[in-house]
Amino acid sequence: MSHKGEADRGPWHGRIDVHEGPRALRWHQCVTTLPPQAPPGIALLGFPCDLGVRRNHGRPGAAAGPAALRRALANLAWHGRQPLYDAGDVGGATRDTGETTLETMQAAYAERIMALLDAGHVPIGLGGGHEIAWAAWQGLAAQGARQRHPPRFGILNVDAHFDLRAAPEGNSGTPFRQIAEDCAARGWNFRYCVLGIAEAANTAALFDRACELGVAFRLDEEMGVGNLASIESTVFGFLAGIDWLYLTLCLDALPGGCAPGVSAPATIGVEPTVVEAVIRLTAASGKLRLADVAELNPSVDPDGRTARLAARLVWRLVREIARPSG
Ligand SMILES: N=CN[C@@H](CCC(=O)O)C(=O)O
Ligand SMILES: [Mn+2]
Ligand SMILES: [Mn+2]
Repeated sequence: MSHKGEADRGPWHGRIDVHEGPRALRWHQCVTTLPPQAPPGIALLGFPCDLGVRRNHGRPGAAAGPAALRRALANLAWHGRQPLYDAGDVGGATRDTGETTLETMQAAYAERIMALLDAGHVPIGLGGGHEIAWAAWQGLAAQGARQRHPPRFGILNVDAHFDLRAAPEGNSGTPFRQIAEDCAARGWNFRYCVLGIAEAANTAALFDRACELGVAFRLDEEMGVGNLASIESTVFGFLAGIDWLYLTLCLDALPGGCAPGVSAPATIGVEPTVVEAVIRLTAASGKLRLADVAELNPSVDPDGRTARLAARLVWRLVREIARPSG
């Protein structure tokens, strides 16, 4: 990683293929700390927070997700052409009291996302619990509202859960209900599509709420490799009705055997190849403005396989955004 000395590269270190020539690059050799006035690129932004997971009675530990993700990304092969920045992690301590709450973390993240979008970057959020989505939306919506004609927003969530819970306070299970309410308050349509819903992990009340809100979804059992053509048409249909896409990948959508390091591992789940296919489609649309990976919990990921899978999905995202056609 440039802009830093050998001793201060944090997680960004790995193998250097000194005998392979100039194209033998890995992420740790290409990522730079985000400088001021940087040309547009992809900006990684960490959300080291599990306060929403805790409030949702889940298994804590996702606050360590961004660090584990960076470590897993560092040694991956670099094929991109555009700049790749590390915009650091957000901290949520308030200036007056020094207190950090879920809401202060979300506000800090939203502010950074808005600034990154404003500078022309494509931010990729490294979670953190899925409370990252309410934070991301606030940044995206603020930026969209500043446009001459506010775009039609769409949220594509790859997740075993709707995360439309009703609760007096926000948590990791409420972000898309919060976004729906925000859209209603702004007079915007709520366009939300979820891929990978586990019927056994969402109550009938949540299916009712999804139905009332006009949410499009596919069950986990409709997300097999054999369903790819029909998955493509769901994604294309959704993309056709929007201008700006927010893609959020909840790692508990993936099979529990591949992604045990989350608060609520999936029993069946969506195969990684299918998630990659969804990423390809969304990146190729040219509508992707913002993405993130949520729920990585290193404390229940002893062999690091969930972090490696999460890194692979971030790698795929960056690889596809980098393609000239994308
Ligand atoms: N972001 C995760 N949301 C899920 C968690 C489920 C669980 O912990 O069992 C939800 O609230 O439904
Ligand atoms: Mn989930
Ligand atoms: Mn989720």
